[in-house]
Amino acid sequence: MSVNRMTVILQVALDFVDLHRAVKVAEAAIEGGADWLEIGTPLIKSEGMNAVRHLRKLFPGRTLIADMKTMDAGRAEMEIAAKAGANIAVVMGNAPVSTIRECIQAGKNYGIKICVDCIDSSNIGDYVADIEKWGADFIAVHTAIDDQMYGKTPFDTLRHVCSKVKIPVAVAGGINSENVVDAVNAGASVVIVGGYISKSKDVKIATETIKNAMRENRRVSTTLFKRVTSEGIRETLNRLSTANISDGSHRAEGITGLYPIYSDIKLIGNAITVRTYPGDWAKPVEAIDIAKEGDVIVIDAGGVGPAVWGELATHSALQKKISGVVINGAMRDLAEVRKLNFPIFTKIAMPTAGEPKGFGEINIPISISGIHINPGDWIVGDDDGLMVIPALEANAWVNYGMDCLEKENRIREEILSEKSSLGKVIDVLKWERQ
Ligand SMILES: O=C([C@H](O)CO)[C@H](O)[C@H](O)COP(=O)(O)O
Repeated sequence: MSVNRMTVILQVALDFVDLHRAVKVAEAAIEGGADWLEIGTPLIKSEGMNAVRHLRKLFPGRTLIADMKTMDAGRAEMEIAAKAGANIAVVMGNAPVSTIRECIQAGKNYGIKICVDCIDSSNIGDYVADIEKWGADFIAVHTAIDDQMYGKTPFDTLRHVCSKVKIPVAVAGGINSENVVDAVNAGASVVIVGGYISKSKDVKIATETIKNAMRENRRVSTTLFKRVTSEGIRETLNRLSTANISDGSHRAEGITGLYPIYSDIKLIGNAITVRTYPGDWAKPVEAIDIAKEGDVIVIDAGGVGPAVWGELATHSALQKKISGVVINGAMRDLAEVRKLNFPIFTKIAMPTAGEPKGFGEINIPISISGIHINPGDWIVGDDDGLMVIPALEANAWVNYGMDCLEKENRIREEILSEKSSLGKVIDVLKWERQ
């Protein structure tokens, strides 16, 4: 278990809630070159210390880390981890000083090493020198999964901490094959990788890829397992379904009662909102001239006819490279519009048009089926329906959606490769409320 700054250890975090899934990933990760195995906090909370005992039996000689995330009662928790078979146990850097010191002392008594995890490291500063002085074996610089969703990364703090202490520094938080070199170059001795390996379709290949990237000090590009800032939102939304977005945002509801005019539809863009009155198509048509390339015109016409949109408006929208239209009201010329392959969601189709009177407003907050839409909000539509993503929270919605997509990819792979079922893979009976 010795660590120096020349050899960088790859620690694979088994962040599962089911032991049988964690074991499969552990086996494949070891085949792919993982050095250490971490029994992740979700696994410990779900399966208890039996997870550590079980992995100890399966991997007798392997360094196992119990990610206890201890905040109090340090002595007792370190004893539990040691006796279950862990080689290293984790106490939080923002636990009371007394708890950290108790863990370090207990670690010495029970023969395990102690890692102090500075998960919210914004103000750790000189504190890490104290942690080192107290006798910790490792310090971990860690960007929480929830913070990753808002675009945070651990690398700046890692560089700072590595310059302050001599003990080995571990790093965790969104490490993938593209940015693992940043961790190595910033001075990490242990690289902790969770999602990139545990959610990948092929765990062995993912482990080999990241190991090679570390060894050869190069970036291997990946489209999954990385989080966007405002720049990559549209591109990432292209890969997400409305179901992923809803799942990622605590099962947020989308607009209901509006339907796509053809199947296999995909609509993405920022909302130009329009409020008009039944059949008054002046503001919808004016909105086309206001919209920019990639926008979505969202029209609230009160949910009734006559039509406020048709073929000629569609040709105009295509000229402006507008992404699509959402109509809480009626449209017409469906056959022609379908041929143009222009994404529209509408409540009603009817032959009768209204006329341009000019009532209503453009770019004001509107509400359709109880869902609020502000100008600039992201609108995403597919065959399942329409989701509205508040512009100011777009990063987090998209990143949590990606996390759901990645988890589903892994579950699908397990169902197919093991000829299994969803119920078996996720052990659904266990999750029925007791
Ligand atoms: O420790 C972890 C987290 O707090 C959940 O328990 C993760 O293992 C760690 O963040 C690594 O996971 P990724 O960020 O998915 O690589």
